[in-house]
Amino acid sequence: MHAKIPATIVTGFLGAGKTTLIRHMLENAGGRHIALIINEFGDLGVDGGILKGCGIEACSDDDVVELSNGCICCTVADDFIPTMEALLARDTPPDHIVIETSGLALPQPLVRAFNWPGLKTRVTVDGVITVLDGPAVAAGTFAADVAAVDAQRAADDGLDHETPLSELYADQVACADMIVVNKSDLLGDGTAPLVDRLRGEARAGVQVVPAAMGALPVDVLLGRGQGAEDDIAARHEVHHHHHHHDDDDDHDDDHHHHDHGHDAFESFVVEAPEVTDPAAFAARISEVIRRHGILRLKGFASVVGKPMRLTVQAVGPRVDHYFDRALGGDARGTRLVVIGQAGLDRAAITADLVAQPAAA
Ligand SMILES: Nc1nc2c(ncn2[C@@H]2O[C@H](COP(=O)(O)OP(=O)(O)OP(=O)(O)O)[C@@H](O)[C@H]2O)c(=O)[nH]1
Repeated sequence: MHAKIPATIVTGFLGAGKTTLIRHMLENAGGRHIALIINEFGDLGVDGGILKGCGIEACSDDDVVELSNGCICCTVADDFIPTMEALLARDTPPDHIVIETSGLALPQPLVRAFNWPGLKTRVTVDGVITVLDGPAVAAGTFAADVAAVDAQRAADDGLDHETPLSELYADQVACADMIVVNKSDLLGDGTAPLVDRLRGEARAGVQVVPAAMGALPVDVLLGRGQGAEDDIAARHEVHHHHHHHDDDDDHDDDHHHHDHGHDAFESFVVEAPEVTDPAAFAARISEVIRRHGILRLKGFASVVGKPMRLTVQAVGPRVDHYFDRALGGDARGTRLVVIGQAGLDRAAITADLVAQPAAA
């Protein structure tokens, strides 16, 4: 029998740097043929748009599969398993499979899927890599807001869980074989204490490493041989305490579908005319994000008179923008996906984003 094909799961909250880490990995793949499965929240295909056509030899466009029907943890049977089976059925299957979950996905159902009969004998989870936004974790962004949780509990006796953010964070960390404390460039001296703290909190044997722009040696990321699917009980799902910690590996994830945190988040796409001044546009986006409490915003735009595609990436109020490639056949204009906690004022956000200052 052939050796099982290793699959690495890259998880972590919205904007933590998963795509950036994967891109660095592909650029340094050292001859490995890697297939990518990308799952994104918000239907603009930004991550795929960034990773596809990046001209990296390790991974051709055919090797990038986008799963866009919601979060991968909820569509395991419908989307993920058939996609894996199709990859495995190829004439030349990849050497390694890398799966980027959406920032809102719970990794446990995905790991568990590797125990399904059609996959179990052919692939194994080489490792779960959880990418953390170091500055956000240090700032306590994911810590349960005690007052808010208490208010929520008071409002609904049936709820016995943390905030959606802290649940996701806890689940993503609990599932990790390796925790990447990313954006160390922004964290500076705060990096080492955070790494130490997380080492203290992690399961035994979990590696905690700092990184900037996800730049880690490929040999550290791939080839861990963890076999995470055999070890699911250790990767305790922390949320939904009222489920009595049933780690019975019964493949029945339905109870997670209905009431886990996804409903607490929403995304929508804003279309706008071409950008006149990229710097002013980025400043406006930052302001809109602050005003409306947007968690994540990303997309592509064209700039009046310019042939290149402008990529816009915002995590919290920090906005990156850069020209990454020729527009080619892409329509001119601006398309952005906006992600936040449910209840975003879509009309106001759209109006604020579309209203650009007149060209200088
Ligand atoms: N300063 C700094 N910026 C980073 C670092 N890593 C990623 N970024 C930036 O953070 C933004 C989000 O990075 P992505 O790699 O797209 O994050 P992601 O986790 O794939 O995001 P989602 O798929 O939306 O969940 C981009 O603008 C990156 O350039 C880092 O280490 N330092």
